[in-house]
Amino acid sequence: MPLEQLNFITGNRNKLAEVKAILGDVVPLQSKSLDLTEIQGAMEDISKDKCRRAATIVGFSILFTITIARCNVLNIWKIGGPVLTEDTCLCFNALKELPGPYIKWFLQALGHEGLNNLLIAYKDKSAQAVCTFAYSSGPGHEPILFQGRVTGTIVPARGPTNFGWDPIFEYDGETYAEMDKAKKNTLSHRAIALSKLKQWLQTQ
Ligand SMILES: O=c1nc[nH]c2c1ncn2[C@H]1C[C@H](O)[C@@H](COP(=O)(O)OP(=O)(O)OP(=O)(O)O)O1
Ligand SMILES: [Mg+2]
Repeated sequence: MPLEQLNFITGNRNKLAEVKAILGDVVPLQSKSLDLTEIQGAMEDISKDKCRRAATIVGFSILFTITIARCNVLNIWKIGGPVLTEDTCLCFNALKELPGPYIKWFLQALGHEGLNNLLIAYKDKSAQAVCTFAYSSGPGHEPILFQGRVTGTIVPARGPTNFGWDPIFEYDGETYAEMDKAKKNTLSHRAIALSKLKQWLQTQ
């Protein structure tokens, strides 16, 4: 059965722009900007948990609100539709796949140069960019995962600095940041994961 509406929940507008560009008109996409709590652990467990949280928050819409004494508000909720979330990891092979799911905080604290410095002691500068999408058809429905992985090299920053670690991830001679956007969207970790999601959606 074709999907009527898919709600992509992310606090990152660059991710949203890429997902919209890659999915195009194939999937009717809506989006909500929420900063979902992310647990620690394996990337698959983080992605599933993130999706369950999104399904619970978004899938439920306020049915009615009762104002009780002392102006406390009690909300009663109603079940809603399918949600999509995504978690991105950057795994340095020399560091046994760290920072992995914690890349956001490493990037924020160390910047591009600091991330390069983490690898100074190692010959191996390779890294894997991993994107794990999680789809749930609603609250209580177990999330299904779609993963894409690209191996590249960590290099001193080159190219525009508007999207995360794009300037330090080199693939086939170009950093993601130097690449034409359309090119990144055909070969990236995100593109690979989304092609699996698209294929699966077509079988539903
Ligand atoms: O293609 C990418 N190219 C470069 N950088 C990227 C890419 N994709 C995610 N990133 C960055 C964003 C964040 O610093 C970290 C992942 O953290 P992650 O939790 O998945 O993203 P987020 O918190 O920004 O958005 P969300 O609300 O979907 O969790 O890597
Ligand atoms: Mg996040």
